[in-house]
Amino acid sequence: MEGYLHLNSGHSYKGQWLTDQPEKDVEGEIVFFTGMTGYQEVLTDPSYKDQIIVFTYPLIGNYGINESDFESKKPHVAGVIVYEGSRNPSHYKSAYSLQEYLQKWNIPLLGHMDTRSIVKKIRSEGSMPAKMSSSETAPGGLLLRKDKKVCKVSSQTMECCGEGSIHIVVIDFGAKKSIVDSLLKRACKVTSVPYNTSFEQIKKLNPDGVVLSNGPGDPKELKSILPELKKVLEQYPALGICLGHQLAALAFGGNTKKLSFGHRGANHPIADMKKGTVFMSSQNHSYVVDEESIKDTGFKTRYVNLHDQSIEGLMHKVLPIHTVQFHPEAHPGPADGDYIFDEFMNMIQEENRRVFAYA
Ligand SMILES: NC(=O)CC[C@H](N)C(=O)O
Repeated sequence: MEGYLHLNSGHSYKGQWLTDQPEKDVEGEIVFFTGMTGYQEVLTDPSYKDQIIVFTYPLIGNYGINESDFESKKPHVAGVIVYEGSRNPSHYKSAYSLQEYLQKWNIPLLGHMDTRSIVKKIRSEGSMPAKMSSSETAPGGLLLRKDKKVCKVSSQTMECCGEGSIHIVVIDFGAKKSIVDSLLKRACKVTSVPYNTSFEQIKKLNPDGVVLSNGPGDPKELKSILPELKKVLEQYPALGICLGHQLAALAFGGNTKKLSFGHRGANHPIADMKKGTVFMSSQNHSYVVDEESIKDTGFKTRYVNLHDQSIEGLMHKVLPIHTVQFHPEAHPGPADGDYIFDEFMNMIQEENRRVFAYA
């Protein structure tokens, strides 16, 4: 069955449904991922909530879907565009084919698409609303839904795991499982709390440190929680990841802006200005912290994207706050940034020693 992708710019692309022809058209912001592997992690990363994802690597699904690489309990993308979607996965861990998995969750998969041409269009015209449809007729004037996406993916209740001696509260804006795993690996006990948990509620948990997680949407949709978040950041050693980094900057009076088509893929070079090193990072974001706006926030830029010189992470000049725009937890992509979690652990230990010395 033929299926179509219509971009808001007026361009349409023809392909074939690899899942059942959807009963309803699917709309969402069109974004892409350039990595050769990692489609399972991308599909289940809550940061992609309601987006239509184009995979540029020409063969997707070849190692299937397994039980261990999920980043959350279900896929969050609105629809998936590939060139070739493998029907015969081959991997000892594979439990389902890509088609079976997406079909189960009613997420349409369009194959035989000219994915490179679509991504070139997104790169020249910016990420934009798009529609997946069985109708050849291009719709006019698609709009992006202006809803708070974090509410749809943040957990509703507190969840605890691990029995380590360092207690970390993860504020869940749509957290990837790998962030929690990176903490558990470092002997932490982790309590995940809903995104709108108050400072007083977090204080009752008596954490050693707080992680602000990744998550979907425009960080400014979360304006109402910034005052509470600031109180948390002023009180506890903190690590902000992606959306968490953007929210930390906003909480201290900084500003964010939207990039034309975002940073997407597993090969973005980052300079760590403190260590004087360069490493590869995994990225998936549309917004960045505006360089000009951080002057009076108390933050200093520590990480810079070597493609466009945008801010990739901050350190607070006085408080123990460390934030990164990229994904140190990897999954998908390189784990070069793993040391950020070790630095976070050291920051907590230093803070505990300092508090102890003054007690
Ligand atoms: N991965 C993320 O946390 C993404 C952050 C934010 N939603 C953005 O697109 O910029």
